[in-house]
Amino acid sequence: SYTIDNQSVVTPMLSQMQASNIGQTIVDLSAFVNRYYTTTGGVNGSNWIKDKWTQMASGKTNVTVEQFTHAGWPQKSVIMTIRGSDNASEVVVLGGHLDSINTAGTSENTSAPGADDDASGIASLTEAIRVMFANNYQPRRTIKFIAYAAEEVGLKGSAEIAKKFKTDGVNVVGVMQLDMTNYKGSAKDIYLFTDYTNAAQNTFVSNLITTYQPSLTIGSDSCGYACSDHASWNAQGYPTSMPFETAMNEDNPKIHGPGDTYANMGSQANHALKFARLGASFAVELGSDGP
Ligand SMILES: N[C@H](Cc1ccc(I)cc1)C(=O)NO
Ligand SMILES: [Zn+2]
Ligand SMILES: [Zn+2]
Repeated sequence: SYTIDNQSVVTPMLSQMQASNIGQTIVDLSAFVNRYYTTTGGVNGSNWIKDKWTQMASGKTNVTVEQFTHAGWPQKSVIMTIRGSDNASEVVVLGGHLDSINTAGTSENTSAPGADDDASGIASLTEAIRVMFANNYQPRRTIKFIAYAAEEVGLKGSAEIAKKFKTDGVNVVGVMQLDMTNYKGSAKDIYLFTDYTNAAQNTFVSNLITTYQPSLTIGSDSCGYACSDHASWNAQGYPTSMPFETAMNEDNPKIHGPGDTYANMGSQANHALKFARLGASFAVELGSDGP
């Protein structure tokens, strides 16, 4: 159910979240020359996230971090699983993609920093993970954080993962995608996309924002095509939401090229912090529901 009733857990977490932490992760991830799905940088970027999330999980007996090996290319996806206590069969998924692309042609040494697209989403998720662990949060449902490989080349990583979850009969109760969270290009703060998503869950997400971040303004828009990994989950019949950084026609003009850098976003992560907080509230409110 989409009841919002965990304020005592969520509110302290949100106040502990810091834009500076998000910014550091964006800097670290966008330092690889590129994270294209077939290059050394692409493989190293995946390993960097796996190592970071593994370090963050150290000492947590209910947490595992694994890499998902894809059939047709070398870049692996990264999956962190926080096992639920008494409702572990129901799964909440939050994701972003770890790959980047330079549409002028991505080879070993082509620059594709992907700071906004999508280091910002990975960084937002990572800050949510940090505060959930710092507060020793134990969900009743299982929560999975996923950094997808090969999104830019046709949502390939998430398509393979979502299909496997469906084949294995995993009961995913909700999916949130964070793809581009740090470029404030529009008047409103968070735009909820209506296509390839679930309307009821989008209402819940909107209520999360008004409850936990009441000063933020909410917009609505549509991509018009399968514009990120939420579409892979939607295709398998799972409920998804895609909170996006801008309105459709005002998206970051620097993406998919050498100019998608942290510096070109003002070397600050204040916009991404809103999405990190939304991710944490989504994870805790859905993750705390019993059977
Ligand atoms: N196409 C998406 C980004 C994207 C998503 C929505 C809109 I509107 C504009 C741009 C992408 O490149 N994801 O990696
Ligand atoms: Zn993206
Ligand atoms: Zn992209």
